[in-house]
Amino acid sequence: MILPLAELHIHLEGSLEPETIFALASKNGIDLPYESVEELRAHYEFNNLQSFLDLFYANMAVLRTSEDFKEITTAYLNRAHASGVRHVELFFDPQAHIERGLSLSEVISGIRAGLEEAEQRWGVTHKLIACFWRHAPAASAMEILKMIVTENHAIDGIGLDSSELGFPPELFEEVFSYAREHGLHVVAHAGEEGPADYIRQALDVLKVERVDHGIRCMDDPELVARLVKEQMPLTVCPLSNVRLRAVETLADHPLPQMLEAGLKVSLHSDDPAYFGGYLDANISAVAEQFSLTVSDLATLARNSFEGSFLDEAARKSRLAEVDAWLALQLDTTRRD
Ligand code: HPA
Ligand SMILES: [Zn+2]
Repeated sequence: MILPLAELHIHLEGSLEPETIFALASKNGIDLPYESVEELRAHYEFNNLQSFLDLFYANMAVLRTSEDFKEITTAYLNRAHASGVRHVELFFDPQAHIERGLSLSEVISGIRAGLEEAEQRWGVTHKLIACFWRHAPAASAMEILKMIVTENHAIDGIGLDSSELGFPPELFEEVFSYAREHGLHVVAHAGEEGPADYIRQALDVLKVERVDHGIRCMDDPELVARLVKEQMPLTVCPLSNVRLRAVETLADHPLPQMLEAGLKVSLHSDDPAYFGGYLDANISAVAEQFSLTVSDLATLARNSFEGSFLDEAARKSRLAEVDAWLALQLDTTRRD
């Protein structure tokens, strides 16, 4: 039995593998500035968040049709299912695709078709979260959000992503309040590269239900105490943090201290095609680096379902699957 998990921090466009970028470019008649997959892959060395985002936004320009979105959603879910994912809350960047002339309906219908097929095939449940760019004006996010609400697009929540430094969450107060008033879930990237104060703003101004990354909270003991008290879910992405140099090496990652402090941490893959692995790779890397026990892994898995937007009944049944996994591991260890 594989450890059952909820993947709560995955950007669909970040699952676009180099081979798929080439295949879609060829299908859609787009010239890439690289001769080969290897040449493209050679650019996957990042100094910080921005150096990654520049390549990430350029590569996603190969997505041109609703079918493209369905194809990459299906490819991601095939891979995710194999790594134990039982529930996914998928991010996508509507502004990137609308800017290229696609309609919201084309993008969302393609993604939804892939999500629904995976649910029928494997029972992998899902939510879909539209992430707004913090480097773009809040008015652009608001315009799209209003379109989502008035045209009744199948979106479960909104998030906030892209360049963090210099773009504090408070710029998006009105956008988030409109989303909450219209029954959408709200999450935001905060404290990946940005300071602990951005996490505080995400809580106090945006009133988020979950913080994406959040690792910089460790600079601020008072904030840690509050996050523990509120049991605020933090979606931590270890391989992303290493590749974007938010931490120097995996050994320097604050995960053990975060768990020790009682923070509600779960592990996620962020942009798996860029950062060296899917959810299973993230989990094995930290399990090995920090000698995590099966109980630690069960806690991380439980936190992933507890931090999700699944309803009570579904969450309970997933938590029972985690308990069954742990019982099996402990039983096997005892018999060895
Ligand atoms: O790690 C990230 N941070 C901000 N924006 C993003 N968009 C994709 N991945 C990321
Ligand atoms: Zn992210």
